[in-house]
Amino acid sequence: MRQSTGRRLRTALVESDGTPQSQSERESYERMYSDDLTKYDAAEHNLYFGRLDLDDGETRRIGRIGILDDDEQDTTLLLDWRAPLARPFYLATPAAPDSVALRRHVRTRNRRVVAVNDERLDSGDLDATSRGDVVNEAALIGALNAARTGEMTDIVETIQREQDIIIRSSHRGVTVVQGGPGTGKTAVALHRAAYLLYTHREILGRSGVLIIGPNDDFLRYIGQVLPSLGETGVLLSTVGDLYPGVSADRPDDRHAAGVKGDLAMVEVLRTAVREAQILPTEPVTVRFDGYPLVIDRALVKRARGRARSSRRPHNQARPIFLRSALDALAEQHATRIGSSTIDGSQLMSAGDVADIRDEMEQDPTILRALARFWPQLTPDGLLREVLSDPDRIRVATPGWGADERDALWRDPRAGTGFTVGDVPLLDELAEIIGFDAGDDEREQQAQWRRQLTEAQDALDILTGSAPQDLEDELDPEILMAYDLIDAEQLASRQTRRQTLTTAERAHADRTWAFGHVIVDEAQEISAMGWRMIMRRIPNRWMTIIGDTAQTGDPAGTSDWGSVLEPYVAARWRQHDLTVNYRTPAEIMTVAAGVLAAIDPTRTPPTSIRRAGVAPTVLRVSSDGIIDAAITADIAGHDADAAGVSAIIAPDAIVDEIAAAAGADVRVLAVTACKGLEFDRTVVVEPAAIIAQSPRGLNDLYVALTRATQRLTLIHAADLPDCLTLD
Ligand SMILES: Nc1ncnc2c1ncn2[C@@H]1O[C@H](COP(=O)(O)OP(=O)(O)OP(=O)(O)O)[C@@H](O)[C@H]1O
Repeated sequence: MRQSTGRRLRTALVESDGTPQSQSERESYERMYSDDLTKYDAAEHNLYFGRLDLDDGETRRIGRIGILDDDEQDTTLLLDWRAPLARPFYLATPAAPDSVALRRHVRTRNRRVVAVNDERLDSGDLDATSRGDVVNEAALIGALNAARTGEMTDIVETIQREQDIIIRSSHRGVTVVQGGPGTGKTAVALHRAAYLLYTHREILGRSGVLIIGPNDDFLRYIGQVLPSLGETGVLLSTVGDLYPGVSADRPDDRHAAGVKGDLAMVEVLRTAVREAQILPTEPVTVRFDGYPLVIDRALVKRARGRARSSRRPHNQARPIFLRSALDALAEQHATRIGSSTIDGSQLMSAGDVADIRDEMEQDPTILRALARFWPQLTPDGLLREVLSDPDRIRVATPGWGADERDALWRDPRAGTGFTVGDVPLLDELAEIIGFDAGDDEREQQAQWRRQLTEAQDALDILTGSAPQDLEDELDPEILMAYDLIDAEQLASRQTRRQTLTTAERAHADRTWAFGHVIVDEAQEISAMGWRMIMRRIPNRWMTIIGDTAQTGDPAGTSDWGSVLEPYVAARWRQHDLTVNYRTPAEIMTVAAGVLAAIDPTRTPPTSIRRAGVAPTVLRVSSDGIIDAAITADIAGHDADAAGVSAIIAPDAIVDEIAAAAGADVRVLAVTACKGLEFDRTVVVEPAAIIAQSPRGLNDLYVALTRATQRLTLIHAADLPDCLTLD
């Protein structure tokens, strides 16, 4: 398959007669074959992992991708794991074998089979060691015990029943997946993306799938999973990256995050825009055609009233404002120059007045004078201006306390960048201002010019850096590129390529409507964040994944219904995941005490395995806490060299520990470890983690549930009561 695809790719590359149509055909073939090659490369690892022997003698082989024989009948050699016929591999149990007599799990290294594990499902004998509901148990436990690498891996070989049901859910509305730490929510989210792309390739290939995660570290951690499943076209983004042209990774402090994430901000922003539509305090005089024209309060107020009553977004209502103001000014001028000196009657016709108005419309002085009262706005310009000016904040927040107003204020000396909490505000402002509409063409033009310059630069570098004496050895295709492609052609190729990559186009376009959106760690999304996300998915086909017991952000949620009902009323479904694949039972027992303190009605997820070691607790003096944390981390590493470890510490000392520990040790605040996992963790000063935030208990719960093997607790202050340790 690789060879023939490679051949087709080469043919496609040389076959072009230069017409735009054949160029664009060539582009799409090029992308298709390159994607296929990427997929085959990805599938090389554990290509074939499962086999089902059915009661009637049929055998099915299951792998990462589907493969057909090149015989007449296109016989299926390997079934894609997402194909319906592969499903019993994930669902059949001895109690409900579903016509499966034998399930075989195959492990390979490169192309060599290294292990085979058979499960007989037709014996009617429920194996005493099997939990009845666990599928592929040996392989599963092997995967769970394996040392972590710092990157998440796929779970296609061992997806469990409750996970499979969500991955393949055909529900077209909002699916909520709620589950405790380590229940595989993230894994399920990614496999669902792969499944949906396989099943609805046609629609989702065009409209795209968006996955939203909490921060860049997390996106890097999960970044390899979809490519390893042969899917490369999914857009992964944080909320801070979702507004084109802005890349915010600086979090707000907790108080500011709570204030900025609250729905009350909608009204604040609306008011801020209205406040930009100002009235003159003194009449303004400009000269036109040698005569003075007076722009007074009444004139501006009337024009503003017309524009506002159109109910259009600010920038789109601007022509209405200008038209009304210019009409009034033209009347004013006509009255002054066209009145009869005898009886004061108007000598000018309506047509004459219209001509005057048209002339005024071209007059930069008049336009500039009027623009002050209804300026053309940009979301980032306005947000920056308002948030750095205490007076404008005050005007936009009637009835607010000083504390909340202060939370909005940003010190202009602290730089001009935006915080994560600003991004949904920018998006909201873009709506109120009507920023994108009508600007497309201008933006495309600018984009084209940028590309042309870049392409020319690239070509200069390419030609400039090719050493003459090596030229003979250069690939003929590169030589052809030298000859054929001038800057303009190269630029137009890039434009077409852009029209081909859905993810790239979608990322650059605020008004893009995705086909499916998956939100991970969704409990952290603020009400303002949800408004922004919902704009990206008008069809509301979404998978929302999270755990309301882990919510750390003050603007996050503790209840899915209140988040979703404004958008989809009761039309959403919830699935619960109950088995913890990450945290061993010994650690989960400790975490369960914290969960009970968060909410006594919640049931902790059941750990599927034990680690064989209890968590270690170490009390030290308060000035020894940093050294103790680092020593514990190093000791863990020495005892068990494989895998990755992390120190999780309260905000106040996280930098100090990181500085003392050096670059090799990973030291994280709780907000940064969300969604991640390590073989060993050292959690520092639990009491301080609880005290530093209104959702401190949730934060501690998150910190305690990151380890797959060992947990060490280091403390100087008394341990909180909810930590029950033997
Ligand atoms: N069926 C499975 N087979 C193998 N490994 C699995 C399976 N399900 C989950 N895991 C593993 O368990 C670990 C936890 O999964 P994941 O990170 O998806 O959990 P989560 O529910 O998102 O956790 P958190 O809420 O803490 O972010 C991962 O290493 C994942 O690969």
